Amino acid sequence: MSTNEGYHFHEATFVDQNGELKTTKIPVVQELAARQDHFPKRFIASSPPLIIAAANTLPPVIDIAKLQSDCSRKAELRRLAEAAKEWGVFLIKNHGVEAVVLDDVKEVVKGFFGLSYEDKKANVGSFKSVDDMGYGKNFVKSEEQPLDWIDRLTMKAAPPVVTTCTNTNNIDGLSVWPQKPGNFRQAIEKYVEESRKVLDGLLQDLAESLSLDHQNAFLQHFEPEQSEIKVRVNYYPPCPRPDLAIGLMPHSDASGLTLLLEFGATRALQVLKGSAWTTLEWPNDNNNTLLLVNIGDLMEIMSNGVLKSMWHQVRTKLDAERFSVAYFYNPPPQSSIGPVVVGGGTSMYKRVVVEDYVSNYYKISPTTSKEAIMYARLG
Ligand SMILES: O=C(O)CCC(=O)C(=O)O
Ligand SMILES: [Fe+2]
Repeated sequence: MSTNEGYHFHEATFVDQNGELKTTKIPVVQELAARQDHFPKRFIASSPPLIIAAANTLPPVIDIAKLQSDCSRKAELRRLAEAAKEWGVFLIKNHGVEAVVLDDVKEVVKGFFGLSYEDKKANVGSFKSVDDMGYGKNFVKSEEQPLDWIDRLTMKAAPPVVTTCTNTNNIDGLSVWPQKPGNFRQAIEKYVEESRKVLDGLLQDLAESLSLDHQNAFLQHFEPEQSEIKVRVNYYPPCPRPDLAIGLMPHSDASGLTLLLEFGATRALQVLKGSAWTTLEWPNDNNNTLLLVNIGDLMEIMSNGVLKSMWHQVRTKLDAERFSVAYFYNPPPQSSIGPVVVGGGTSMYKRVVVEDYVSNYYKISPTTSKEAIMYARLG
């Protein structure tokens, strides 16, 4: 922990362009927001968000109950294929994850960010790894780069880990589960377990909706014991300069699929559609149970580019805070994945080992355009 004029800093370690391990100090955004009197220049985004120009749009909503009913399945599969191809992102409803499970997640996340900085730090493994785990920041690679207006916490939720007394390092994210609130891990793990069934079903539905040869074309890569799930809890405090700062810089997710739960402020997540940023608007939902699914890079590869990972960013708000829980679902790190090519078509992507793809993604991020995927692109 370090302080300067009463502020605390995250220490982010990164490998610089010369291959040297460096550490930089990042202000804790939540504390800056609380003081309201200081907007450091490091938070001026390289392309400030176009607040007025971006249109609000409702993304497609896929009804999981309709996918499960014989009489409506066909039509809903068509809608699913269209949403996944045209948008790379869609909301799901009637997914079966109970509202109480989602409410518990919201409560523990708010509880964690409600702790003092000292309490957060004391209760979470520190952010030393270059693999973006723990309580800290994403994509920090230099002293000079613009910083996101975000505090976040990343944990590995699967495969399940047996922790031993000697296993106390945090390099692989195993010891970064917060001890407070007391039920934090339990609430998130319950959510992960329940929503995993939904994602497995969707992997089958996506394969069928794209008329692939067999329903398990995607799901077969997600071996139940070894597939990896990382959960990133994002907190975007109110920001004095939403015209200058960005909550989360533009990126695609390296994942197979990402499942996102948002709460607090709305209309913050933006996707690049064509050449224009579009702000996603959640339709009215009295129970607040809608979840967002987005296509990640690994799914783009597996689908041979029929599905494209979504390029997205998050805006900040002047007077409202926002939380999101992003759940990244990946095949086992050491497995290799490749494109499913139908009807004598051409492979547009090569086979890649999942952990090689992900480590290259972290090595080159942040990027100003969708560059990481070039690692797997052919031609
Ligand atoms: O907060 C959001 O809506 C998006 C978060 C996100 O894109 C991420 O964590 O990768
Ligand atoms: Fe993302």
